[in-house]
Amino acid sequence: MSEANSCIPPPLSAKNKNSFAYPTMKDRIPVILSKIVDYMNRNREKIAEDHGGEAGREELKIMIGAMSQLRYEVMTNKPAAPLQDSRADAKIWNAELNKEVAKHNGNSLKWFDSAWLWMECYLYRRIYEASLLSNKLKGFDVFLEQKQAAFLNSYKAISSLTMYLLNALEDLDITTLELNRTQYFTEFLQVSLWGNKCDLSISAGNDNHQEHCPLEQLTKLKPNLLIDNTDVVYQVLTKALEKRNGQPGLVDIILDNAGFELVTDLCLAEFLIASGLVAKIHFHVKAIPWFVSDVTEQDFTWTLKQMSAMNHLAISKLSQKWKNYLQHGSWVISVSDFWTLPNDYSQMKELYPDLYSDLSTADLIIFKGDLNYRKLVGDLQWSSTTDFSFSLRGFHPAPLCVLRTLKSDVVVGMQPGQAEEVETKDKNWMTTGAWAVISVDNGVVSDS
Ligand SMILES: O=P(O)(O)OC[C@@]1(O)O[C@H](CO)[C@@H](O)[C@@H]1O
Ligand SMILES: [Mn+2]
Repeated sequence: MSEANSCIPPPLSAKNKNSFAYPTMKDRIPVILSKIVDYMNRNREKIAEDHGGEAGREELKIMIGAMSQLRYEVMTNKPAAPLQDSRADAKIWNAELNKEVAKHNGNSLKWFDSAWLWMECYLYRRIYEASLLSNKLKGFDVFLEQKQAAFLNSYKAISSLTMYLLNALEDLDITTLELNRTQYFTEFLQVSLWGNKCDLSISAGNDNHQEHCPLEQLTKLKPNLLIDNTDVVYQVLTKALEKRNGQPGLVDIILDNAGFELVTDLCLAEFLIASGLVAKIHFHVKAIPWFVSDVTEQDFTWTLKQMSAMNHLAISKLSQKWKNYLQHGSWVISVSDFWTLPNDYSQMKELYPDLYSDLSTADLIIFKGDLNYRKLVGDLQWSSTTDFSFSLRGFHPAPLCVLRTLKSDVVVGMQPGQAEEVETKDKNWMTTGAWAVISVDNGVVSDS
């Protein structure tokens, strides 16, 4: 069967009270908005001092009012209003809003009635609108404090992970044993996967830093890895290497959260370079503050700056190495507004063809986290046994994999009966980040 529209299910929505979309709209998002108001109230003197004094204080009051208004709109299911700020993406957002309204016979988009993905992305763009409509507070990141605290509170885990990485690099230098390289690849890929448990939006902003080094936990976490295509991911890289007679290529990493998860991604990236599997890494960050803990370029550079100032051999040595990579171009930070639009990835080729063709030059694209997973599969109500490649609905820029801990009620690629079995073990298996998948698409789409 081709990818005909007839077998494309409807999107997840809060109109279905059994979906995680419902408690997200009803409880989690109001809490996230209240936390922003609390943060701004608690720090109003410091924020005003750093942003224009009295004028900043007045604007802060307006921003706090805007957050309270937004919270009221969500809780009372008001229609989504066009964006009022003049950032370039506002035009695309408002055009997309009109398209969605037209698709629904002129009915407004509403928080508890419309597609969860669209409304949740719209929420974070509305939060940023409040700062864009300011003057002294223009571009203010209301999540900065939470992201930085999450990093600083993960020091112990970052310390043990970076020391382990340095030992692995020495080991790699000495041994050319392919077995070692495969073993380390598996470890660093899965450390990056489980780093995704640390996201502040799932915890509605409560600090959920990484307490222990995940390396020790990998064996314990293995049973919770529901789909493990690690071997296929490794083969994609080694086949690309062979095709180029041993010349390493490019990997794109679509990042997710700042804090500990970013450090696990940088450690994976370091291993990919040091192992000779890859020569260049493009890191895709968010252009605006997003889903509480997603990485912006400011977060990325702040993290390296913090690491290089730490009195810790492994942390400072690696961060210096990574700053050099950025200086000499083997690591590149990429920013595109596409990642902070409401569109799922099947629409990238049409909406952002340049980004799609850039991604097509990669040997492998690594997508991190739950929101990226939802945008890959369209946040649609797929059966859990739907083929992963089929669920991409034509999005095949290059071989890709997704490292995702489950935090929303959509999953594909599982075996018949597997979802039912997990359900008996943990009724919240789809929404707590305790279970995970590593899924890969190398462009071969089977009927589903
Ligand atoms: O992409 P991430 O950081 O892994 O998770 C994003 C997230 O926290 O936000 C949505 C629920 O509000 C879900 O997609 C998921 O829980
Ligand atoms: Mn995130």
